[in-house]
Amino acid sequence: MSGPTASLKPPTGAVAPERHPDAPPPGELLGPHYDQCFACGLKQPHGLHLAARAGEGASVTAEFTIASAHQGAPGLAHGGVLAAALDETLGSLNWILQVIAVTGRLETNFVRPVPVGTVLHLEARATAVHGRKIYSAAVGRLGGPDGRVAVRATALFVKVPIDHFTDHGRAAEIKAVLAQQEQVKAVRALEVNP
Ligand SMILES: CCCCC/C=C\C/C=C\C/C=C\C/C=C\CCCC(=O)SCCNC(=O)CCNC(=O)[C@H](O)C(C)(C)COP(=O)(O)OP(=O)(O)OC[C@H]1O[C@@H](n2cnc3c(N)ncnc32)[C@H](O)[C@@H]1OP(=O)(O)O
Repeated sequence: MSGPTASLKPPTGAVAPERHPDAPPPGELLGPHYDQCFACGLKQPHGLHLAARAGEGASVTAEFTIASAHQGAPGLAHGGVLAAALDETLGSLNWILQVIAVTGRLETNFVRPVPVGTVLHLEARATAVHGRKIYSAAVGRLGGPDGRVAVRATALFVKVPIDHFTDHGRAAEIKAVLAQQEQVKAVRALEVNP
């Protein structure tokens, strides 16, 4: 199997990612970043309900139980759903680095089939930072946090200002989110000037 594409390799001058001093402590449940998020939101009946926790250093862990709504082939998880779980786990690194960044590129490796009813144990780690670009990698295992590797991903996230969401999101949802003061406070706390 070949390695990641060239644009997923940190360029010369990239630096090691730093865990932010205000990052949640290792082991702390991060909670959904948006209650309607397909991957972590608890108000999506068929969503993944993925639960991520802060890890050591620039890392997070997460768990996701594959439900029947997540099938592709009979009794097996859909590859796109697994990619969403990897994407969400990688995105949760935002809380550790205290930035707002979106996925620019996500490369997945599907190593083993993932049966319905199993728990996928995920871990993601930021590997390098170069300007607005955050390089990261994730792995998903079956049978426990040290179990057999089922999926892997390498990613590039790009830091964005909050306007990324308010400019592009559908007005109804943006208005509803802005009405939830707690949500806005959490997002403002992460606001960055790229
Ligand atoms: C008020 C309501 C707010 C609600 C917000 C809620 C929560 C947010 C807060 C925290 C979130 C916490 C956890 C999140 C958890 C999970 C999130 C899941 C993540 C996702 O699921 S998110 C959805 C999918 N995602 C998109 O929807 C992105 C669509 N896309 C774009 O919006 C643009 O495409 C963008 C912004 C990516 C870049 O655009 P841009 O114009 O800002 O920047 P530009 O193009 O200049 O790129 C700058 C440098 O990145 C390099 N670069 C860019 N893209 C690249 C690529 N694809 N491959 C290789 N390199 C790439 C360039 O080569 C350049 O590199 P260099 O600097 O070296 O020249």
